[in-house]
Amino acid sequence: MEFKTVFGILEPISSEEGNQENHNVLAAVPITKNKVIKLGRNDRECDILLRHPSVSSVHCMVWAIRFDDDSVPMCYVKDCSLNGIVVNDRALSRGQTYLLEDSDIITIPNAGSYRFVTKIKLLASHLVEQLGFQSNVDNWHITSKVVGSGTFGHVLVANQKGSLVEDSHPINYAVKVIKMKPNRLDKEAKILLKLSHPNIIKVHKTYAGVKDNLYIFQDLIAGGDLFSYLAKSDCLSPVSETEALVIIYQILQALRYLHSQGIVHRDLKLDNILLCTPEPCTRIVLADFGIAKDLSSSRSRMHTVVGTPEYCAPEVGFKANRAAYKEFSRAATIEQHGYDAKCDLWSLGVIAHIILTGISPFYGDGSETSIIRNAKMGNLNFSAKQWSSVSDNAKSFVRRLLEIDVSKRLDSKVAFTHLWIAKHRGQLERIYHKKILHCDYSLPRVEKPNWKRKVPQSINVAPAAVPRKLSMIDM
Ligand SMILES: Nc1ncnc2c1ncn2[C@@H]1O[C@H](COP(=O)(O)OP(=O)(O)OP(=O)(O)O)[C@@H](O)[C@H]1O
Repeated sequence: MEFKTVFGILEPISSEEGNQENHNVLAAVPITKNKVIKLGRNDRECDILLRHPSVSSVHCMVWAIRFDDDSVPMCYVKDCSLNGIVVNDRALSRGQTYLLEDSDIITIPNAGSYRFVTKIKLLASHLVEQLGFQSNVDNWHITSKVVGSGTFGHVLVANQKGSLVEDSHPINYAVKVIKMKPNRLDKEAKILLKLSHPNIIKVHKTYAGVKDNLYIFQDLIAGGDLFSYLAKSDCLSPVSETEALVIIYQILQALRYLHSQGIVHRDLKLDNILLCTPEPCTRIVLADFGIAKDLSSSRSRMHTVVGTPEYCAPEVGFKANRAAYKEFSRAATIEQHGYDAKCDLWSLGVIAHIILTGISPFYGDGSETSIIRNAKMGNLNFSAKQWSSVSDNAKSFVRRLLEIDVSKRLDSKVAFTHLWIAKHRGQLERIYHKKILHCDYSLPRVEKPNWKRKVPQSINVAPAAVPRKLSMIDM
């Protein structure tokens, strides 16, 4: 049996205010990896049942995200209700995701209160100073909470000072701090500030601080990355074909937009795809534009070898033997014909292969040499048992992306016309607009809950109140 680390606990509070008759979980509920705890009226979906008529089918959710074993888990609560939730006597705005602190009290009006108790605490409270970052940049405050780290920098939780609307909670942001070469205008920040799309990370502000650090303030995406979402013990677990479709459809939306703007991401991989909540049918956001290329003014081809070998198209020119590069840092220029935006579609093919089967198509023995050699041959093994329950349309989609001949590979527009996507286009559009964007994007930031107005006439847990079951899509 897999040992589950408990990151935090939800403890029911017995008080006059938390009316015990209306909630049936009196024991503390542990918060563990890959488990979203749902509170609400729907007994099929919720872990904590709350029976009061003012409570929504799923009223709120609580989960924990841990970037890696060395980092402190982040626990979040998200309001999914009509009538709202209160954290420490302050209402969350509708749809808001809030980063929980030890001893925070979550109250579902008329139905009960829970104390959040953290189990793994922040050890170094001076982490920001230790890392050499400023804790205050202009009107932003940077906390010691690390949401992720990469080759170029750390990503921490930040808040905007003075943005507090009376009685509401501050919005949490993320800040990526990168070491910059002096006098270099950072391309990542410049590209991101140009972009505006629901499936691309939104940047609010960038600052060049002291010690050549660049600070990129952006939305905090609270559901973790796709790699952590799929990682179960020591392997990656596939998702259902329906869930894969919803993920791929959103990445395609982002790629079509990016490529229409002349931007090529060049480092698409599971780690750079973020989820708003760690559950199916959530909004997907592309992040890490650290090696993206803006071709909008030149429309030329690219010649620099960049990316991550496991996801990298063969024409980009990774070589197993590093001595073959004139100079190798993270990017090297070699003699070749160059490549274009279709390199992102190859990476999408690798991602689709992994999320449908749990296996990486060209992984071989895991060494960089074997990955590069296998990708250059482009052999796919659809007879592997992991493909047995996947539809032929899905296999064909993956094959058309992992196509060595670039002229035969789907581009980000034509990919929408492939039968796997086209057959489900109507349902995908409905899920995308009605569920994903409507619930999660462009919501009014602050709305005071009006309990009486929205209390339903009767307690009705009718199927209509249950979110659309994804399995209804016929493959
Ligand atoms: N806006 C965000 N909200 C939440 N988590 C984030 C955000 N941006 C990045 N992360 C987390 O931080 C990790 C590292 O961020 P990012 O990929 O941007 O850094 P990097 O140094 O460019 O990494 P790489 O080594 O992949 O190039 C991501 O994998 C993700 O888990």
